[in-house]
Amino acid sequence: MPASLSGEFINRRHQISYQIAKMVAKVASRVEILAKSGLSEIPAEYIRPESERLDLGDAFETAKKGAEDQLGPQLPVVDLQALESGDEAARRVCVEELRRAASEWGVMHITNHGIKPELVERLRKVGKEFFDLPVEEKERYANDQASGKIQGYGSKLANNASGQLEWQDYFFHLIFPEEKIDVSIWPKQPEDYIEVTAEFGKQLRVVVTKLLEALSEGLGLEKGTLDSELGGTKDLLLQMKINYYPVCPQPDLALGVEAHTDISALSFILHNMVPGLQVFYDGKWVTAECIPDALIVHVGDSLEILSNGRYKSVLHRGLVNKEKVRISWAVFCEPPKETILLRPLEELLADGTPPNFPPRTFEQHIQHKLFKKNNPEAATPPANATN
Ligand SMILES: O=C(O)CCC(=O)C(=O)O
Ligand SMILES: [Fe+2]
Repeated sequence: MPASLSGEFINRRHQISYQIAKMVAKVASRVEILAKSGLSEIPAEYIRPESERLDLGDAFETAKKGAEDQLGPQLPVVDLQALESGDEAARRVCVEELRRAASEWGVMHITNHGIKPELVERLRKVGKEFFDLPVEEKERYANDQASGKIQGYGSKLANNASGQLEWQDYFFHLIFPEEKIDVSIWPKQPEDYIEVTAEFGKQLRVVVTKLLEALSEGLGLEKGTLDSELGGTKDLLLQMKINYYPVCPQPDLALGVEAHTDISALSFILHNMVPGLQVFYDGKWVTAECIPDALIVHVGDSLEILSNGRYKSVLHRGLVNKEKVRISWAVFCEPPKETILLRPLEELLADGTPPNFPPRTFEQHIQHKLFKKNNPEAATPPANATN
């Protein structure tokens, strides 16, 4: 490398490491503390850039407007009862509904998923009771993202140079498979947190199998294909993030979660019946309805890649509001980081269809996405790559 170029390279490297150090050093304070301090104006880091603010607002107002606007599109609702009813014709209709929802929207509500409402209610209760603890108590479980300890209690650190933050604190931990979970870092209060959450993880894994079978069938694949391509019972991980969104004095300026697609294969969302989730459909943000006993399912990037884009990874975001704390339980189904190569499945290319995504491990996909976010102008995708 010529001296001038290598000098520039080193300089640039220094700039980048300086920025990273700045980001890492900036330990985000808990949003709950800010919210409870009674401030009437939110700090600058939480104010979204002008381009994102046009259609922000109080989640309750937005949900009310959506409900009045009967003509507006609503997320599909798919009843899973027929998958196990023994009625083959009804089962096929359900598979087709799932295929359509995953292809057109990349998101849906599912009902009759098989997890008893009592267990879902208990999960909501133990998560809320944990977040009801004083912040000092929750700090005992604080994660340390800088040293790679990602599980635990946290708030978003800025991962871009502008230092933008989200109006949210969270608790993140693995809930399945059982052999890989580490309950020593899970909340010890309330006492039944571990029992209830571990049971939910087990039961949700059954739902994941069911959905991946139907979605495999929807692509014309053997029913076990997607599950095994994602690691199967041993290696597919279920990671739970309890998102805690305090009330916000200026919901028209902030976001609980900024617009993103999930890196997972599927994500499940359950919430405390406070609106906030919006999905991008047909050029507009649509606020998800709160449907009792339903789970929301997102298609994430990993499934979009395996399906060569036939299933869509949905763009979504979270609004906040002035009235009520919102809590959501997001469970991400993720392949192992290094051992599986995510790429469009061969069976889907057999007719000469070109691959829309280059092969990448899950970790490489995460790094690529981060790089693209921080260098929008530098990320020239390879031929055929749309993601
Ligand atoms: O709170 C929600 O409804 C969505 C959360 C979310 O998108 C996420 O945690 O990735
Ligand atoms: Fe998400």
